[in-house]
Amino acid sequence: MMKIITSAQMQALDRRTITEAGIPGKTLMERAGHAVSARLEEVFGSVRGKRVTVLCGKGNNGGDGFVVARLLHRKQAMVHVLAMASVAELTPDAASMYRQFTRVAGTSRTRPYSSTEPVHTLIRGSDLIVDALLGTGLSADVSGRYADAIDAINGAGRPVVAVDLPSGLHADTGKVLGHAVRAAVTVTFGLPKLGLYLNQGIDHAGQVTVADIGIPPSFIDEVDSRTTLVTGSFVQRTLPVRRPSSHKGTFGHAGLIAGSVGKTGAAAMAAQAALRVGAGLVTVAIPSSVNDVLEAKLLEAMTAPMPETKARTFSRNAFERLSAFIAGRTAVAIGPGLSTHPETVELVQSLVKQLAKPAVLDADALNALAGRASLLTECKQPPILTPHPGEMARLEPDATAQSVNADRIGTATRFARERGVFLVLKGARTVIARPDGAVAICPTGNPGMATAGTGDVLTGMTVGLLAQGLPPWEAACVATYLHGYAGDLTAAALGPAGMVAGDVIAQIPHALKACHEG
Ligand SMILES: NC(=O)C1=CN([C@@H]2O[C@H](COP(=O)(O)OP(=O)(O)OC[C@H]3O[C@@H](n4cnc5c(N)ncnc54)[C@H](OP(=O)(O)O)[C@@H]3O)[C@@H](O)[C@H]2O)[C@@H](O)CC1
Ligand SMILES: Nc1ncnc2c1ncn2[C@@H]1O[C@H](COP(=O)(O)OP(=O)(O)O)[C@@H](O)[C@H]1O
Ligand SMILES: [K+]
Repeated sequence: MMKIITSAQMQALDRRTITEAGIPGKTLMERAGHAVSARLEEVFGSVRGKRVTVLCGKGNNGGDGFVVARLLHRKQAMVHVLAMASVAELTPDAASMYRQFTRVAGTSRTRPYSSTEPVHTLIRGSDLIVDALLGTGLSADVSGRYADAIDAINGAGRPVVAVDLPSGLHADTGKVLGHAVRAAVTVTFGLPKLGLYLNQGIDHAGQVTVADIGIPPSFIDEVDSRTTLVTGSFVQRTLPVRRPSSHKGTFGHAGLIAGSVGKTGAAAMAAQAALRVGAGLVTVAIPSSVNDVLEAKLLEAMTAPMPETKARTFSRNAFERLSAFIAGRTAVAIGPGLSTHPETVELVQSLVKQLAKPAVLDADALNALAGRASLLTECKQPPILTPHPGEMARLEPDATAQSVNADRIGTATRFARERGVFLVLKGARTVIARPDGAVAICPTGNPGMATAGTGDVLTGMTVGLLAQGLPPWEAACVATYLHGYAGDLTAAALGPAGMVAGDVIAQIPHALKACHEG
């Protein structure tokens, strides 16, 4: 896990690194520029012969841009710099980097930015654009020449690499301050900034990587932030180990209470996902008349037919048998495809009240708790809830999906604290909150996952990890990360539009393997 911080915290870290650790600002700037040029080549290949336009603002973000320009020039890119300010107006470090650039590339490679046709033609004719206009020093709405430059970058339709932050994006809120660059790739320095994962920041930042520029770890430890980013190395460290002597009992028995007529697919997908993430055994409790349909879909999972209503959903008469079912499992998930039949809702409420196993509550189990979230405080162990913003809004009085999305971290943290649960608020950049108020953001996943059934896959993966003995926080973070990773592999292979939830299940083993190998 990596702390996610505000611009004020980053500025303080930079200052401490320069004054207390004695690392000159220019050294940090040089490392920042190196990180950007290395990432640029990693994503777009060799720059040799490519036309690269670097737009440099008057602050230190622009200074990083001059470093990038010099490094890419050395690699034989055809670099042009468009400067927003004269050398006299630059910060001292940026001015020094400007001079170093002109020393190696000559002065003809730099020209002042202006809103003229030749300048716009240069931008449009670039193979790549580097946005070093504004970083964490952005202090007000962007207007005038900066706004114009941002519009010119966006209007060019060329791939953009943003230095530290897409210019114009509020580093803390992810809101666009008037105008903001839309980047394909962002390389952010030291620690990730909140705004890259919130609101419009998600669309503007593109693929984000965090570059180490040598901020001392002890300074980072002292930063007060309860918001973290789930990282691949956390997942690698946390994944259950499969010892040579292990057997299927070692990896737990996951139970699913899922399905109703018309919705056996949700139960089947959750079961498959639990198996694919490594659960030793999986059994699905299902209304009796749809049991055969489910059995036909599942080879490795077992099923347990249960008493049903006339509408072919779980009936209240299933209570005793489901209580015994839960008692016999290592962990359970309740919710996928249950329906909102009043009798099923009543049953779910009774089950939740006496829940004493590691558990995931999703979909119709959450709908059963709409307006009754106080029941959660009766659970004997804090469950994991996995709402999408619509389900979240039903759990909170007066909330709407829009109000939830407008403050995803705040909503998730408040609910997790008040109800004493682990909360996975799904959607682009899923937020995971803990009863003690700590929160994590998941960087994996893509819009191809906005397709029926991917939520059931996440539920299955989460219960599968709980069954393998991961504590709820670890299970929620690892499941979310792996789920998004499997989705990213699927999108890379199939494209986002045509992929379906079953394709994501098929990629879980590949995601697991990649994370195990680190
Ligand atoms: N040593 C370090 O600290 C390191 C910092 N690093 C890098 O520095 C970046 C932070 O640099 P920074 O603090 O100089 O701020 P930066 O983002 O370049 O912008 C400030 C300039 O923009 C201006 N400006 C502000 N708002 C504006 C607006 N709306 N519209 C127009 N102009 C506006 C503002 O002008 P002012 O309003 O003050 O007149 C000021 O001149 C950081 O993101 C990272 O990339 C790395 O090299 C690692 C080491
Ligand atoms: N734009 C996106 N970026 C990343 N992940 C997404 C995006 N859209 C949806 N997802 C993920 O896909 C899953 C959808 O779950 P959910 O809404 O419950 O769907 P369903 O009920 O159809 O299974 C969630 O894990 C969510 O985080
Ligand atoms: K920038």
